Order: sequence, then C-alpha cells, then structure tokens
Amino acid sequence: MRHPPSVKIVDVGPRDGLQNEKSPVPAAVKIGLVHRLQDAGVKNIEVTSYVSPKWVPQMADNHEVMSGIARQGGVVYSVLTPNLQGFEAALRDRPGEIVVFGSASEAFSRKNINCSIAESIERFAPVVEAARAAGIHVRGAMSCTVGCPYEGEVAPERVGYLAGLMKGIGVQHVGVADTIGVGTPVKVQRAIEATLAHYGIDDVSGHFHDTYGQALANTLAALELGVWQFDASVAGLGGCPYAKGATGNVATEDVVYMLHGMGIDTGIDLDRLVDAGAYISDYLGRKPNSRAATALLNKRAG
Ligand SMILES: CC(C)(COP(=O)([O-])OP(=O)([O-])OC[C@H]1O[C@@H](n2cnc3c(N)ncnc32)[C@H](O)[C@@H]1OP(=O)([O-])[O-])[C@@H](O)C(=O)NCCC(=O)NCCSC(=O)C[C@@](C)(O)CC(=O)[O-]
Repeated sequence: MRHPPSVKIVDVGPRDGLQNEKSPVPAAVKIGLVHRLQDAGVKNIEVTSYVSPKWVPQMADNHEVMSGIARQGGVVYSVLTPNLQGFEAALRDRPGEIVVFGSASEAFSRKNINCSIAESIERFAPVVEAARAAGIHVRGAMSCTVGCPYEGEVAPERVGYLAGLMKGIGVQHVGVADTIGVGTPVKVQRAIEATLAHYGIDDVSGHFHDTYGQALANTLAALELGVWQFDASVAGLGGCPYAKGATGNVATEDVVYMLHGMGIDTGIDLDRLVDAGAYISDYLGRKPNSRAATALLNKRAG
C-alpha cells in the first residue's frame, strides 16, 4: 500500500469544535487559538461560520474573530456559510475559502432545523456562483454521508447523488463527512468511492467525528484510497449541535502523531500543536480529548 508523502490538514477546531460550546467563548480566546494553530504550522484553519446566531450563538462573533487575526502568509482561513446572506457578510472579512454544507440524508429537515438536499442546494448554489466569481475556492461539506442520526447507514448511491449535485453547481472540492461519528472503515471507503465517481482524488477530503472511537481508523481507511486531505479538530473539540451525543472531530494531535509515525509529512509541529490544544482545553476547563496530546503532556510533566 502506497501512502501519499504528505497530507493537508484543515483544523476545524475554532469553528466545528467551538460552535457547540454552551458557554460563550470570547473572541479573544478564539483568536488566541487561531494564532497558536498557525504558529504550530497549521496552514488551513476553519475559523468561524456565518450562520443564524439564533441557531448557533457561539459563532455570532464571526466578524470580530476574522478581523482580529494577525494573518500569516500561506495560511488559508476558511469560513462556513449556508446562504447568500452569510456569504455577503463573510466577504467583507476576506476568507480564503468558503465552505457550504448540505445533508445527504434529509435527516435534519425532519427536525425542521436544516433542510432537504434540494432545499440546501437551492440555498447555497448562489453562494457557489458568487464565491467563484470573487475568486474564492469553494468546498462542500457533505454532512451525514457515512451515517445519519435518523436513517442509520447511508447508501453509497445517495452519497454519489449528493456529490453529483455538488459538482453540478460548481462546488470545487467535497468533504465526505461522518457528522455523528458512527462510521467504520469499510463504510467510509464505500462513501469515498461513490464520491470519486464525480470528483478526482485531489478534490475529496475526509471529515470524521469520533463518537465511537473510529475516526482515526476511518482516516487511515480513507488514506488507503489515496485521500490526502482531512479535517481534524485540535484537542478533539466539538460535537454537532443537531446530533445529540455526537462527539468532536478526530483530534488533530492524534492524526498528526499517526501520520508522522508513518513517515507522512504534515508541516505541523506536534509539540506546538499540543500547546494550542492545551491552551483551549485550559480555557474550557477540561482535558484535551486526544490520546496523543494526553500522552505527550504526561511525558512533559515527567
Ligand atoms: C439553515 C439556515 C440558514 C436557515 O435559515 P432560514 O431559511 O433563514 O430560516 P430560519 O428560520 O432557520 O432562520 C431565520 C433567521 O436566521 C437568520 N439567518 C439566516 N441565515 C443567516 C446567516 N447566514 N447569517 C445570519 N443570520 C441568518 C435570518 O435572517 C432569520 O433571522 P430573524 O429574521 O428570525 O431575526 C439557518 O437556520 C442557520 O443558519 N442555521 C445554522 C446552521 C448551522 O450552522 N449548522 C451547523 C453547521 S453544519 C456542521 O457543523 C456540519 C459540518 C459542516 O461540520 C460537517 C459535519 O460535521 O459533518
């Protein structure tokens, strides 16, 4: 099995990781986290989202956070938005990449919180046209394409269907997302294969939550199909506001530890990444949800 020589990691901790926190996290702390991530060599950071503050109050400070970052050359600061209203607000904050999202399962519509595939595509299709006209790269998050809270397993045909729709409206890159962290390696591989019918390997990434402890195995399974881009969340921050009990993304520290152990370059300094995870975990008053970070912190403490 040949693995890619290097892997691109998008740290989604400041957005996906913190969006679910019950108590407000001050913008200054979020900015501090972004600074620590970039100091650790993370070149892709999903900073915030431009969504309804009624549904996701934690991201209401998007402008303050984006305008407070001391930007480093070579770092892409991405933001998530579901509609033109959010895109127009995001544009003034000069994001490097826009992430749009849609549900493969229509599950969210049943809770009347998100929407059906058709509704979500209708909502974010204008964002794609506008972002591309502005020269901004567009990534599509294909939520719930591995497992879904209401339907369980998602058939690969439905994943392929969603990927085809994304392609049809001009989304340049898609993330196969196990939003609730129920996936196992073979299911992940099937979802990725279905996506690869529409997108080349350079335009597909993996986004795995760790609810059942499978996220690292799922990352490896995707890597074995040639996927070389992954979302991960420092200190394993996060959960899903609409999926009760779902935990955070795979911890960036764990992914980096695994990849470096396999001789795969990430450009990330693991020790400094552990510092970034410890910084936000200290603020939140809990331990990092990362086995590698815990081991390294214990080692430091002697
Ligand atoms: C889904 C919609 C857009 C439907 O938005 P809607 O169709 O306008 O209807 P609504 O009733 O849900 O919301 C209406 C209110 O939201 C406002 N609104 C509407 N859009 C925006 C916006 N962009 N920015 C600011 N405000 C907005 C709108 O102006 C209105 O305000 P009001 O008149 O009541 O005062 C809205 O409910 C919403 O933004 N919900 C939050 C969705 C969200 O953030 N979900 C979590 C992110 S997805 C995720 O985490 C999964 C992912 C990507 O990580 C992948 C994975 O893990 O698998």
